[in-house]
Amino acid sequence: MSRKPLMAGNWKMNLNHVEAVGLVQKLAWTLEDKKHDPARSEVVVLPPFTDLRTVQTLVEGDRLELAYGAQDVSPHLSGAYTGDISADMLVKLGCSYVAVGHSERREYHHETDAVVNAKAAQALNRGLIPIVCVGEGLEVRKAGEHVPYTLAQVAGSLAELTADQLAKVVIAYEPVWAIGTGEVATPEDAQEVCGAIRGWLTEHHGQAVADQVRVLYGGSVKANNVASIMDKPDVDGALVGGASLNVDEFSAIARFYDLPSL
Ligand SMILES: O=C(CO)COP(=O)(O)O
Repeated sequence: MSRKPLMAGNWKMNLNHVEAVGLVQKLAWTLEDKKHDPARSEVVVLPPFTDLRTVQTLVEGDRLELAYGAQDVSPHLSGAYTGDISADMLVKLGCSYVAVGHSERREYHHETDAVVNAKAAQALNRGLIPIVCVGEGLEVRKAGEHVPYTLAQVAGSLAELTADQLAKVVIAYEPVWAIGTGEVATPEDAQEVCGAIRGWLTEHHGQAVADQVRVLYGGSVKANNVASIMDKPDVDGALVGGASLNVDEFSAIARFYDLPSL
């Protein structure tokens, strides 16, 4: 069993184009300068769609050790879907990842598990790795229902995938009450749900699949709290919002799995 940890920055709808270019360049430069070891962990950024072509030019042109992706994808292959962006379009832009089912899309765009499932399937069918986001709101957490609630989201969002596809998926556990609030889940909270997700995968899809799926934690991850959460056995990385917009914060998070410099 060897899962390569993944540190992903979800920029959401932030930064203008010039700032986006600057952030990618500074991030890549900092990782190189600090000798980030890509064999130990993968670093990914998820900029807005409108930045992707330029990010591609920078990453390919300068051979940067940085993977990137989009924050959403159409559940459809192509055709009359005004405003949608297809998986093929993202592949052409050099994307390797795409977030699907982020709680902000579930809430503001009424995305159901079935829609998230269709998006994940579309991504996988065209060669993208979906980062499937799940997680409970505050009411569910207060009622102590966070594990069954999140597992039901996992089941619904991955329902139509084959075992081969499932093994490639990344799942991000992002409790809604911890997103953008500064209220980070405790390492034990993160492990409880990430461990339950892996248990669910083992039960329904077997050990081999469960051992390969990377389960991330997201919600107010910062440079000063990343260590205690990543320390947990079923947490394989982080999905970072606010802190991914700051090069010092995010490069410190992204370098967590590197060996301490001598
Ligand atoms: O939603 C998130 C990442 O997708 C988390 O956002 P914050 O890190 O800003 O809490």
